[in-house]
Amino acid sequence: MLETESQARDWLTSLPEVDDAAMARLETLVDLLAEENQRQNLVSAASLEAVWLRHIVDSAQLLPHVPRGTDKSWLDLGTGAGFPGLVIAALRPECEVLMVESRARRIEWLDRARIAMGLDRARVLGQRLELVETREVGVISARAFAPLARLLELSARFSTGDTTWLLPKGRSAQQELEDLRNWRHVFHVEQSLTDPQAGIIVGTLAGRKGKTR
Ligand SMILES: C[S@@+](CC[C@H](N)C(=O)[O-])C[C@H]1O[C@@H](n2cnc3c(N)ncnc32)[C@H](O)[C@@H]1O
Repeated sequence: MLETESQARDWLTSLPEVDDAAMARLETLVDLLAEENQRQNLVSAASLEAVWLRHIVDSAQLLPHVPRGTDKSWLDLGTGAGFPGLVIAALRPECEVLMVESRARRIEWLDRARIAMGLDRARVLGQRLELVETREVGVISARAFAPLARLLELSARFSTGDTTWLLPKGRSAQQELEDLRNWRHVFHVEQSLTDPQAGIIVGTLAGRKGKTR
């Protein structure tokens, strides 16, 4: 389990995709976030004190769960302050990372941060998820977006049987998965590296029960 800011940074630099340029993009994000958080309430002040652990690594820890080659297009739902979308884009700048966010000030923030970080292939879809045009993507992620059943209702249309789902769910991960009744899936819960009580739902979705895809 990672507990300190220095452990978080050491873990990050051990990832194969983290070179000096990637660290520089993340440093830019951390600096801009601290500044913007004085203008709008993006993250809690307490979490900003441990930003590498609570937000950067909490997002980056999704990457080792993505099968190679499936991350060409990545849809992050309700990116808000930038997590995990901006961190993923910083670490995989060659991927098309689409960040869905509906609140105007957050859309403006995400786009400004994206440009400052030099993320040419990342895009902010500034609208409600319900209005985003359907397309199939390789990875779907969502942190603190919606309860699992609702999340699948809203976003299954972007998934194929090969799409990897990565859903950090905090302490409710196992329970939300056990309560999921209406979907055929191959989901399991991975232990979070940043919180001993938190889990990440990982896997693929086969479809709604009673329907063929
Ligand atoms: C609790 S915040 C989490 C933000 C970020 N994922 C994180 O973990 O820091 C949820 C975000 O989802 C956005 N959101 C909620 N419902 C949405 C919808 N239907 N379409 C697009 N964005 C939505 C909100 O505006 C908010 O920024």
